[in-house]
Amino acid sequence: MERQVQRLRQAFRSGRSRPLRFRQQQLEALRRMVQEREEDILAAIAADLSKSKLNAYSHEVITILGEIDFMLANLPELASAKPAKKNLLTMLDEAYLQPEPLGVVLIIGAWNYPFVLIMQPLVGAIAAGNAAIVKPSELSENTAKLLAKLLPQYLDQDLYAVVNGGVAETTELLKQRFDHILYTGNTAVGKIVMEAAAKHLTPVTLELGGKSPCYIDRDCDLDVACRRITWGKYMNCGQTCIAPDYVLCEASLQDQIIQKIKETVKEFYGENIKESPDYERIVNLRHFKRLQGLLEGQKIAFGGETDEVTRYIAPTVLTDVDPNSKVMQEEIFGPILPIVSVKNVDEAISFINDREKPLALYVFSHNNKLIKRVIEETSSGGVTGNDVIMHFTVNSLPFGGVGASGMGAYHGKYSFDTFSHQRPCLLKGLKGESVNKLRYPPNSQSKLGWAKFLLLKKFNRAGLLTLLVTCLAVVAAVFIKKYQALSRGNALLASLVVHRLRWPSKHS
Ligand SMILES: NC(=O)c1ccc[n+]([C@@H]2O[C@H](COP(=O)([O-])OP(=O)(O)OC[C@H]3O[C@@H](n4cnc5c(N)ncnc54)[C@H](O)[C@@H]3O)[C@@H](O)[C@H]2O)c1
Ligand SMILES: CC(C)=CCC/C(C)=C/CC/C(C)=C/C=O
Repeated sequence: MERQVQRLRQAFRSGRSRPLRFRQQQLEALRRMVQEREEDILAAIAADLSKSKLNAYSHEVITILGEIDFMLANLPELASAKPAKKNLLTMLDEAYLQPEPLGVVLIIGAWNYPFVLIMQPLVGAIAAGNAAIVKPSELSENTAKLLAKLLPQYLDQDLYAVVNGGVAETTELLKQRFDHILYTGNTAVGKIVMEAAAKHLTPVTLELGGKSPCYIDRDCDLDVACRRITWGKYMNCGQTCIAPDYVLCEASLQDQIIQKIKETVKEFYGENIKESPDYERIVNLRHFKRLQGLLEGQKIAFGGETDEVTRYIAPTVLTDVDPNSKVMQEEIFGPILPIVSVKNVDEAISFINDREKPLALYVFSHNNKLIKRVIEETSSGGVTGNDVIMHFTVNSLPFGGVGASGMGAYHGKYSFDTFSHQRPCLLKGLKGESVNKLRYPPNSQSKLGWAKFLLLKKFNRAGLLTLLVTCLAVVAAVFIKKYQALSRGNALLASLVVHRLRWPSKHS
């Protein structure tokens, strides 16, 4: 493992990953991989998650093709130096922010969207000019194996590598020194990753989970709300980090909501859900049993059927759920939707704020003021009003958690930024020492006055005239520099003339 990281570091140090053209070539190669090996990719995802190829394409492949296209279209702008505002002391100099790659980064993915959760961060890491090791989840082994086979065929092998394995391999990997780690998965392992990273002072992006609440207001189109919630809750069999975890609503709405979700389930998946190509299965027996345990003692409004052999759990709604019950204590991550009744929006807000900050928050209402109020008075990684999941698809919005749901964010420009250091650069000339004398010892009241003026723009009435002359001199200097009629030295001479004007001894 150590040698592998060393190999990547050496390749990174050669500078090969930095030129824009190289990054573009790698991203184009990645796009070619997705297009040429589409069938293999869909088959691997389908096998890992009992998913139809159509769903594998729309849940995962589309996102990656969109992300690559975005990066290719925007890379020159993202990677360019951005001019920075200057102060009076540096106005003749060059100040800018230069994005630079961080070095060798580690990307650890989770099993529930096994292709997206490795590839989307990888696109950002390559775009930003880094070398990268990716570690797919061992629970989605078909996708993991395929990535290990395909990525080296398309990408520079000295700069990008795949490490496969479970806890032992990841533990070993985490002992190495990286320049950034982006981890996706559960909170407990997130802490392990952060602890390991701390040993090397490695910054981390943690894409974790949590219980994402969904408040349905009385003033709402319940048909639309329930259709959208049904889609987001039961997609990937509820195994989506930003799935609505539970519904909060007034007790009087409960029966209607149950009825409408039930009808939508039938509309989406037919009479025999087990036969539907659009309904997935629970990833493994451990999670299947965990979910069965969450059903115990609950009032099942509909659904609740399970089949251990195929790890099938029907789309399920629970009613009158006690907020202290197990199903309300942990992220559900399965097709079970508890409805918890609250008196009103105030109680919903308190309910949300009494718990850890979730990864997503959903509010359904005709009343925009109410939506804005819920946003204002709560906190979450992201929000979608009057829909679920969809903020994930907008790549101009950063995607990430806050508090217990994670730290840092990515997607689009934010991926590029996550894997970059915005390096502040100030380039000065070697002339102008007489002005610089202002900051060199020995200090004096007069020098302090100048420093206050130049850096804080503070002056008193007595100094007004001097300042006026200074401004004129500065404008003249800028003018002179811009049109290059005189040399930089001459421009500074103008400042020097002003500096020789007498400055009052006390300044406010
Ligand atoms: N925020 C997001 O973008 C996002 C996306 C998907 C999933 N999630 C969250 O992830 C959770 C589900 O994922 P999971 O954790 O079950 O996935 P997982 O079991 O696939 O684990 C995630 C990664 O951590 C590694 N890992 C596991 N144990 C480890 C250990 N002891 N030390 C080091 N590495 C270890 C695994 O090998 C894997 O690569 C849910 O909470 C979900 O909400 C978040
Ligand atoms: C709107 C469409 C067609 C797809 C959305 C894809 C989707 C649900 C992606 C979720 C990816 C993600 C970060 C999951 C977390 O577990």
